[in-house]
Amino acid sequence: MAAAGTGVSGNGTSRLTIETNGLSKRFGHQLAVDGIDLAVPQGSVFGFLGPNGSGKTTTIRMLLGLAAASAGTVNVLGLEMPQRLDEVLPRVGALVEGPAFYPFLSGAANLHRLDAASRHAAPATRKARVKSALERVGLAHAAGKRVHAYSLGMKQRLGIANALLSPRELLVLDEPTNGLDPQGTREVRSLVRSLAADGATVFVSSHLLAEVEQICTHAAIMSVGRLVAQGTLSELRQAGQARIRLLTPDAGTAFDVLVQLGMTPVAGTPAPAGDVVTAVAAGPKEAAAPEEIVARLVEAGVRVRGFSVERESLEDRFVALTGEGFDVAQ
Ligand SMILES: Nc1ncnc2c1ncn2[C@@H]1O[C@H](COP(=O)(O)OP(=O)(O)OP(=O)(O)O)[C@@H](O)[C@H]1O
Repeated sequence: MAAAGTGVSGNGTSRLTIETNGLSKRFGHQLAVDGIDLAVPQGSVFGFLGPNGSGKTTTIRMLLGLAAASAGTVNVLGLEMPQRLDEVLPRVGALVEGPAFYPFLSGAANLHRLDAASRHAAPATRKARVKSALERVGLAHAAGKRVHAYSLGMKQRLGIANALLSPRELLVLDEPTNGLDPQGTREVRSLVRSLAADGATVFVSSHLLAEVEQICTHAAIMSVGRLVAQGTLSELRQAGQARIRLLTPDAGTAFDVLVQLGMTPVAGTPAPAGDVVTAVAAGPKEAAAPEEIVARLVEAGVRVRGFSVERESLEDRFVALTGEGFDVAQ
């Protein structure tokens, strides 16, 4: 995992669809976004994860040129924002705070109106583009139905269809499953996954860890305006602390060996075959390989009757990073 500010490790040469440097937003005395360096690789489904109020929407608004940054730079599709807004926006589809639909117009009629309001959209191809966007989000059957008869999940999919009216290289979706029932949530999640399969980079914010784990390849974690971690999901998982658990009748010697290996042992709860000693390393890079730990213990005469390594779960890691519990609802 890359710490905030160091880009995406292991993938440093890949092209970045979104890149920010020192991006900040101040509201009065409050620093809502505090110098974040986002690195969103091309083709990723990038989860922008953080508790409510951590600065996700404010960041997204700056990425799209909807709000001015107080400091820092934003590059989207390799172009500086907001200076290159006119070139960038036609290549980006966004669902932020949901578009306003007319309830007594059909889904198709609403998309026609929204497309007509965009000066980048070609009128000649509008009908075909509306049809294909509705098909893409699974609403072809409801195209002629008035929006007031749509479920929340259908309205959200219509919002995504609006973002898909033209071919897009980047889709930015702000909490697309917020407020949806389980069925609507499932529909929108599977839609998001399939959008990436079409080749777009998808940047999706969420306060739900389980959601990000289900649909994303990469994630960044926000906590009170700061970016506290980012990387691929497996990098984020691996960056968690490893805890070893040792069962031995020679707890005292084991304790000394573990300290020599740079670990922090917690001594012995008595167990039938000896004592259980647990220990953590300061970080993943500092941890010796399990086989090395066992070899050193045996060398020192420690009788190893049980040994296991447990990694922190992604949830433990997020709680450790943000100091808050994540809503793990499905
Ligand atoms: N226009 C504004 N004026 C003043 N403060 C604002 C404004 N917009 C956002 N904030 C504050 O900035 C902080 C970050 O808000 P933001 O909406 O970006 O968070 P978020 O992570 O998207 O949370 P949520 O999921 O609840 O929308 C919050 O404390 C919020 O109250």
